[in-house]
Amino acid sequence: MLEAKGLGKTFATTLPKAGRLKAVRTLFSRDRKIVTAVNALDMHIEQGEFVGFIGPNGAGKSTTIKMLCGILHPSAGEVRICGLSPQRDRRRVARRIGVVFGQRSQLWWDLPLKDSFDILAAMFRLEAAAKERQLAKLEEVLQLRDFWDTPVRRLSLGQRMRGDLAAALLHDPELLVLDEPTIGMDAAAKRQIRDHLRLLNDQFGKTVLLTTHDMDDIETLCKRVIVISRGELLYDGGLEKLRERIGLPTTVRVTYAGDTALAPGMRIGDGLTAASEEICVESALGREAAVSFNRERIGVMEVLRLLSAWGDIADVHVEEPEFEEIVSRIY
Ligand SMILES: Nc1ncnc2c1ncn2[C@@H]1O[C@H](COP(=O)(O)OP(=O)(O)OP(=O)(O)O)[C@@H](O)[C@H]1O
Repeated sequence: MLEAKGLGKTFATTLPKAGRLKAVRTLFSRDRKIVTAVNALDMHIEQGEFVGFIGPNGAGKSTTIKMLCGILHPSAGEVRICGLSPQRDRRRVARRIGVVFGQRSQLWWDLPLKDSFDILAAMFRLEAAAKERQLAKLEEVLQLRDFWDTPVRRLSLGQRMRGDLAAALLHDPELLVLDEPTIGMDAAAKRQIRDHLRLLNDQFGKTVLLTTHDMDDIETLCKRVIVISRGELLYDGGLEKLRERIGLPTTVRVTYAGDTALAPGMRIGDGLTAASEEICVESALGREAAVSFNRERIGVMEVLRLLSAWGDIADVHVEEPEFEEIVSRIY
């Protein structure tokens, strides 16, 4: 579906001049600085996947997305969307890909929402019947009916994003590329957008590449995540593996049938493996105890086996490290 090989993008920027008339002097300056926004990036996304694309500010995410859509030309490497080059075959690729930039709407600000779709349908030369069919579907899936006639400028952020998603999907593309679709929204609006995105992937088979700074978006939607920093690939794989790789501790909380003899600071194990001695008792009071350990070195079942030597376990709760914290460690 999407293939990028050795993708790179450099920008030449003019170095600002100091002193009198600096704006004019900068304008005519020949002193250039080369900024490498993306460097030797490989990406392969299969049909039907929902992939998170994350990285710190200035990592090169938007630049990559613009190259994937054909808005920018790569300085190195190449992109293929459904086997086509977005740079050489921009029109045909535009039919296969829907793009949403959360910070910039593609809807017409002063027109009722429904009028934007008339303009977009004309731009994509959609037949009237195909347009009506697709609009009926989108109206239902994204629940647009309540604000169909409202001018875009009067929509809430969540409603506007649903309108923007519909605009990106009007020509029924297979691939949906989203750059910060939940930016600025409150918790309820974010939840609703996530539900819509999940539905589009699960039930309508859309392949989704999602860029966001909201790690809850990633955790609730993506099985796979691609992490870049300073334009280069840092990680590409499952969320579970990412957790293991960073090695932040997992916590298991147990409630025993009776009071526990465990005490904070104790290390528990049966001496059979070196890893078993790494289980540390974080807290223990009455019937409750919490232990932490590195999931990469020891499994939850093994930890429970060792804990059961300290009494009958009535209840268990496993807490994975916060994804937000994991990500901050790899950036
Ligand atoms: N048109 C441009 N001219 C010069 N430099 C640019 C241009 N566009 C991007 N850059 C630089 O390229 C780098 C990557 O920027 P990009 O916007 O792709 O990052 P990003 O990961 O999307 O960041 P953010 O999360 O803040 O949106 C930055 O150093 C940025 O300043």
